[in-house]
Amino acid sequence: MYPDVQLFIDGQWRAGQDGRTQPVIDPATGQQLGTVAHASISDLDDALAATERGFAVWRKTSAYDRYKTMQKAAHLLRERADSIARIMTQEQGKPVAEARTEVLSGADVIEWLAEEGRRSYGRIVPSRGVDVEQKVVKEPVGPVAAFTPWNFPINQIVRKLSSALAAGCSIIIKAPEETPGSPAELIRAFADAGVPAGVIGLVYGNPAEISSYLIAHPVIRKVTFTGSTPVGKQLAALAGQHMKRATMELGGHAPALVFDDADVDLAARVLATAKFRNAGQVCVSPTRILVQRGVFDAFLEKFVGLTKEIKVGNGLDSTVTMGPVANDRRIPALVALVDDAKASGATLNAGGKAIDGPGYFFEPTVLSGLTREMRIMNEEPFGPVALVVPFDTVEEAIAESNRVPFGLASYAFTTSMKTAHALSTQIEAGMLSINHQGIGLPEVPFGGIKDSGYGSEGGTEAIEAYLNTKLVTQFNL
Ligand SMILES: NC(=O)C1=CN([C@@H]2O[C@H](COP(=O)(O)OP(=O)(O)OC[C@H]3O[C@@H](n4cnc5c(N)ncnc54)[C@H](OP(=O)(O)O)[C@@H]3O)[C@@H](O)[C@H]2O)C=CC1
Ligand SMILES: O=C(O)CCCCC(=O)O
Repeated sequence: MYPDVQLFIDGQWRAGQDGRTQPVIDPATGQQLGTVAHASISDLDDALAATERGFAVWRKTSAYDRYKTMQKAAHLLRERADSIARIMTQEQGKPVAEARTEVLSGADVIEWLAEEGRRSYGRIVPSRGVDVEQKVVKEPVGPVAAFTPWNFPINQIVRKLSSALAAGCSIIIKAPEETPGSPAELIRAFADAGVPAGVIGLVYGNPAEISSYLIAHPVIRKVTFTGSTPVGKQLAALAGQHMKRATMELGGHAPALVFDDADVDLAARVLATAKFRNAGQVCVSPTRILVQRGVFDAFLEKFVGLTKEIKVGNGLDSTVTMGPVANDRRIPALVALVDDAKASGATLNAGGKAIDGPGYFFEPTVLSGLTREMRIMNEEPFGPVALVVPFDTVEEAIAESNRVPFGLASYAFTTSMKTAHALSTQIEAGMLSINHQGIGLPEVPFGGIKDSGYGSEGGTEAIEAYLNTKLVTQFNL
């Protein structure tokens, strides 16, 4: 059963005041699952008033008590993982095992950040006079407005929500209308764990209307967004106009470099898993797979073989390893990128087209024979398409990696310490993972540079984004 999803404002689940709803579609069937409520401006005004009251309560709750409540939420999420995973698979399409992993990883994120909240240390700065005390204290930035997308319905929220709560902030989340059910279950776990009314608000509706209203509103002190680079630039500009702090986690076009000295089997296995997870709708998905000429043929054969083993179907079927793409927009977007590459001379090594409906399925696809001018070599495909490109030298691979305006994730496979060192100092990306997929754990930073945004949603950096730094200097009379 899929729930009809409501707004959560001031500790209450409720319909939108003007009664508007939107259908929620199962991408595996194209059929309606249920509905999601839309917030009107008067709902947003209620949420803003509630978040202001919630902030007043939560900032005065001790870091230890915040930690205990968050621990309880993590526990509830784990207990409910199976049922929440089914909701996520129905609305988003990913295989139920992936959905379950996302829910359980969400619990890990909550715990990590809850603990970090207890370590939001200030410091004492040695003074120039013995009677002067200088202390640096960390304070919650205030009510947060968060905007999250449909590809990881829980993961994208839980990083923002847990950082905000651990720091002592309240938060209003504008969650994705296309995948609203699992975010609502995440918020239910926090509500059931005892987070006070107003501390968390959950709204859905018209994204542009909600973001322009919330970001400009004086109650909101911090903006955080995950989504495409064009929308991120608009929201960052709005945040700047109103002098709000902002974290932007935007698109990517990750290079993955496989050198002649690499373990080619390992590289093919790790990259095929990372590429086709969540049908490639992952901002850190390896997209431009750059392979040194000496192992190019061996790598391509292995990678294409693994691609052809993928079983595509409804994610509720436990034998399926790749579900549909999450919405009908992705199909024409992918067809256009693949057709453009083929028309310009690219070779299709696997897949290459949409699978006849019902549902929004696209074949796991591998392209080679690519040139830099092709659209797909420059635009984030956000789908199950891998690009395999040869190179000769380390310098050439680094130059190609850094060519695009994105700078989110990057990957490399090499046994040379010299090459690994060159990459670690010269790759323009927020994250570099060498000889494995090590990106996305709660305890390590997660974020990009260049057009991929700014700020970090993991590690000790995550909570910093929700804290103000205050100096208190006192002359003791
Ligand atoms: N970094 C990431 O994880 C993600 C990147 N993307 C990128 O975006 C591309 C297109 O995605 P698509 O959803 O079709 O299109 P959009 O670029 O319109 O939307 C991307 C996300 O931004 C949200 N959004 C759009 N406009 C606004 C706004 N004015 N204010 C607040 N939020 C807004 C959407 O919200 P809503 O869901 O409510 O419509 C959605 O979650 C993908 O191909 C991919 O490149 C997309 C999703 C996640
Ligand atoms: O924003 C994204 O698309 C990437 C989220 C990564 C989640 C994960 O690695 O589990």
